[in-house]
Amino acid sequence: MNLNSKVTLLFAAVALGILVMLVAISLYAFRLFSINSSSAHVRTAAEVVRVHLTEAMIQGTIQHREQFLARLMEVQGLSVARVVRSPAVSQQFGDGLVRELPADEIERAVLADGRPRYELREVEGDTLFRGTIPFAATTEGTPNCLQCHNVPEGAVLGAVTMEMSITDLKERALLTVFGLVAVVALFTLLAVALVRRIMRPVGEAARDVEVAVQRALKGDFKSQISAYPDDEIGQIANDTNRLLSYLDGGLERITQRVSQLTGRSPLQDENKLEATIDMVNSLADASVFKQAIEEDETKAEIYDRFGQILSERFDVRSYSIYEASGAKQMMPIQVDGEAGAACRWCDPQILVRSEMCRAKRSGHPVDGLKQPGICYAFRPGDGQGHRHYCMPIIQSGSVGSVVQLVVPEQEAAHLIELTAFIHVYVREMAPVLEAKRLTETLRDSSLRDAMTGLNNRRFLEEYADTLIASARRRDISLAILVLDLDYFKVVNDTFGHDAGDAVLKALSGVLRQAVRASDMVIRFGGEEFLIVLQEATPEGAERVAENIRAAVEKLKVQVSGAVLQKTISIGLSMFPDDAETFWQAVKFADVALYRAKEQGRNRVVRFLPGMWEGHAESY
Ligand SMILES: Nc1nc2c(ncn2[C@@H]2O[C@H](COP(=O)(O)OP(=O)(O)OP(=O)(O)O)[C@@H](O)[C@H]2O)c(=O)[nH]1
Repeated sequence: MNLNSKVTLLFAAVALGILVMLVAISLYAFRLFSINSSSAHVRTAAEVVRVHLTEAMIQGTIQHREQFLARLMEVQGLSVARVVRSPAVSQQFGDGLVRELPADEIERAVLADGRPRYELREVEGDTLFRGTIPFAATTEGTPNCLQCHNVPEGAVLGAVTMEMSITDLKERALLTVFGLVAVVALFTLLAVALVRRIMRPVGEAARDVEVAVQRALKGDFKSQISAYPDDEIGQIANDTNRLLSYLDGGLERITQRVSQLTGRSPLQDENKLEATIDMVNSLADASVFKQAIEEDETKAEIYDRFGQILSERFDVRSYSIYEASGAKQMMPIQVDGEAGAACRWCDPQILVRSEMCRAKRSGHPVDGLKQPGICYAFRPGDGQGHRHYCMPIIQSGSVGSVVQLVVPEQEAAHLIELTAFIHVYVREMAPVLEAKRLTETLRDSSLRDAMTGLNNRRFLEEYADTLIASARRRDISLAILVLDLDYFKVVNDTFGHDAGDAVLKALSGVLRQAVRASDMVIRFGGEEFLIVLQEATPEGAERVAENIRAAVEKLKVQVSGAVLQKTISIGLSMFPDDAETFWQAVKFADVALYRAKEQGRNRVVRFLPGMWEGHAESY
């Protein structure tokens, strides 16, 4: 029930109450008035009768009273008019006339106790008032009652009974009451109409406020309260309008800024406030994510953390992260939460021909959610009915990595809503990945020889502890080869430094090819190289060294105006078979190399304990 109806109802209830009370009080008052007025009439008439009878006694015409009493009955408006004689009078003057005898109980009672009696009754629709008034003996007046009557003062001499119709009086009273009620009811109706008129704008303003609040709860602050009076309610409506405009403007500005940052705008039928809160939350979460990854040590940790966000926050379980490596290659970093797993959702050809990856090639997101089949390299495989969304991560102006999200077809619509938020994370992640990549490149370059691309001595120094711990744990031997080109100085001196460099580069290629991927080839210094063979036996290591020697002997290096052929000398030692420490084994290999040079070069010499004796003091 609205405010106006409530106020109307209240007014109507109060007015009805007042009317009922008014009717009750009026009817009661009229009744009292009628009775009192009729009683007074009866008393006056009784007094007139008494005076007349007394006068008749004085004049000596009392014996003719019968005619008077008969006439009394003819008085208009009276239905009963009678005079009765008390027993005391009957005793002194005889019973008198028949009509002077008491006619009923009331008259007898009045004669007995001298108190008047009044009675109101309904007879056949007629309202009758009856009064029986006693005549008491008194000493007042001349002559007085006691001069003729032998009774004490105050004794009852007789009584007059009169009965009259007051129906007419009653009808007038009722008419007056109804008139009164009608006037009050009319005023009440006018008052209610006036109150309704005053309350209508209040009700409408309240309804407008309610509509505005309901819309505000749905994130829409555009409502305005249109109907308001020029009073306190008007002030409230005015203030509410100002507040709504302020909130709408504020929300609009926040939404615009946040949309710029997230790349997402609230949809037409979406709760703008909720959508903006969502966007702000995702920006805050992404910022927390950025702080966390900035403190991560490696790119792998960053990808791990991003994978966690994808699966835990966005419920995307199938995803791949590829990293561009080299000009045309891509490497799967994470596939469905598994680090370094094989390519699962794409044609594996993209790993060697990165241009096949549409996101890598174009540098733009590839939306297979809205356009299934947009990328030929996407291979849903057994999971037919899957859709994908690929995001390139731009680093230093080119695509450094690609994130691929894969969902079942029926979840595509949900993922479409999330992509903007995932982009926020990707955007936060890109510069951090870039910084980590630069750091890793820098670190890598300090551990690598720029000319040959081989790891350098510093790398071996950093990596040696891990290498030794791994060998001890796996209980395997390491073979250490120290290699040095024979008469290399001549190349420099004869053909120049560039020719020498060309020979060193060619040699490093031979060395790399001669060993397994798990082995280590290091440019140890100048024209000296060091190879660590994992899980090697002395015989096997000697065989590898011999192969290298032979390969170098056959190696022809074209330099300006000449083809160079060089030989190499190799010293070999075993760890831990020959030495207690790794670095001691390196020294022993160097001692063996020295022996190879001594013995005429172009040979492999295995370290023997006796060789150290002559060299101990020089180290
Ligand atoms: N071109 C070039 N030469 C280098 C490089 N590093 C060291 N060398 C040269 O390698 C030569 C090493 O010569 P030596 O160690 O004296 O001996 P060798 O001529 O190789 O003779 P043996 O080792 O005794 O067989 C020096 O002339 C160095 O300048 C390099 O990076 N490039």
